[in-house]
Amino acid sequence: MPDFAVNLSMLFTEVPLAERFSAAAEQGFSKVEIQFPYELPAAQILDLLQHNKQQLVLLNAPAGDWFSGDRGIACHPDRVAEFRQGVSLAIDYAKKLNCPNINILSGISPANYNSKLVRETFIDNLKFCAEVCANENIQLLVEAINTQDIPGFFLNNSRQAFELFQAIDHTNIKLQYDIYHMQIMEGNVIQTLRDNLDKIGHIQFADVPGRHEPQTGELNFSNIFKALDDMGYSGITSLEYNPSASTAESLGWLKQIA
Ligand SMILES: O=C(O)C(=O)[C@H](O)CO
Ligand SMILES: [Mg+2]
Repeated sequence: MPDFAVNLSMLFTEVPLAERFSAAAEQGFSKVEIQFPYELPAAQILDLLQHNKQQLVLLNAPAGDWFSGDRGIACHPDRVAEFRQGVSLAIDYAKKLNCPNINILSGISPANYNSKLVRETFIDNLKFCAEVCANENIQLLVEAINTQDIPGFFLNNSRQAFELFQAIDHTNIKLQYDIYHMQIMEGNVIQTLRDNLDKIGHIQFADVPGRHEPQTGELNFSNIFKALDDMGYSGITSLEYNPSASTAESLGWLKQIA
């Protein structure tokens, strides 16, 4: 059975972020991830983690101004300084919270720049991040996201990520393989995981369509989880879905397969 974590930005949203740690602990989760933890001071999150005997396993670097439409800025040629400042904040949180992974969102390709410059900016930023994270013993991750939910998102499939890894040529970068996004963009989930396990550092999941819990859509999660065990995946597999009912009700599948 995978080593499960739960994403506190998408599950347990019935209560404010500070209350989701204990809500997750009550459901048996000892590992949590937060997309953007910055609304709470790191010291408060540390208290919550310690109080609930939990480990924070993943956070995202700041992704620009989400409410104005940014979905990451790592590929934006005119925002390199802002991006790198955000990475410093992410590292500060990760160190204070003993979080082993930082995820980067490429962002939407900016329309006013040529595609070569956008790609080069992303590569340069990821080289920089891979190195500064390596210096702190933090694994750098980058996530591919489907272009139905975020039209124009620059990094949107696993093959593109693996090509970028060759250009980046650094040992400290891996793909955050989100089964939901990759089922939409390319399918072939189990075979892709099996063929590229050495390049995958973290897995997230939701069913398709709808981005709800397992057993609401087309994916066979029992088979996917068994395949992950069989191929020897030893990383974390995280629930990152919108519960179709309450979060507690949405966990029925987990009790069935655990
Ligand atoms: O949307 C996703 O799948 C993510 O994991 C990102 O963290 C979005 O913030
Ligand atoms: Mg994800």
